[in-house]
Amino acid sequence: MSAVLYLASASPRRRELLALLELPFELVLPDVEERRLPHEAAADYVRRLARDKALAGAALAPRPLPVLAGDTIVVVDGEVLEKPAHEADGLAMLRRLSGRRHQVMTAMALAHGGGCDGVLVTTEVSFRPLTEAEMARYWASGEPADKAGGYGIQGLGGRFVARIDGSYSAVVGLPLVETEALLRQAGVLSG
Ligand SMILES: Cc1cn([C@H]2C[C@H](O)[C@@H](COP(=O)(O)OP(=O)(O)OP(=O)(O)O)O2)c(=O)[nH]c1=O
Repeated sequence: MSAVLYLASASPRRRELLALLELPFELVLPDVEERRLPHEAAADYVRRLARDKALAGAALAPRPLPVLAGDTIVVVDGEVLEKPAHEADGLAMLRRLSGRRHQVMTAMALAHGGGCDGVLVTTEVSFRPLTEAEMARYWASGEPADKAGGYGIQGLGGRFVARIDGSYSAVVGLPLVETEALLRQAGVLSG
């Protein structure tokens, strides 16, 4: 079946989650700089990045189809944690999250018909306390390196999650319920 949508994402998780909505899509891979502006609120930042990715994807798309993109950040005490830059950064993030509650914000944006619609989903996640040895072993697994907040709930990091209040798929990178609604509103999905 020919594609009805582009996904502007290099994330294998977003690809797998979008496939669950059972509509044919193709990938575009825009290069968008991810840098928070001074005093930019976390929610504004994650929304802006999703929108920038969708619009940059639309500029690259070979056909005039809607373009979906997303961005995920972790927020603890109002501080934004993105992907860890190196081991010390990753371990510092895990220490911040240990035994605490944090928010995972995932914004999705859909560029279509010359405009861009979006949705922001915030999920509360609580970690049990982690030992230094556990954090070091977890970093060594390689899993944290490409993930916001330095963990993956869908992998070994799931062992740290004592409680989640909200959307599991949003934490992994693409909120299924809200993305389906966004696609339906835009007429990309029907029935
Ligand atoms: C918190 C958390 C994040 N993540 C991932 C989702 C995202 O892929 C990543 C956050 O980085 P993003 O910058 O949102 O996305 P990305 O660079 O991986 O992909 P793209 O911009 O091309 O779409 O962290 C998990 O896989 N599991 C988790 O539990």
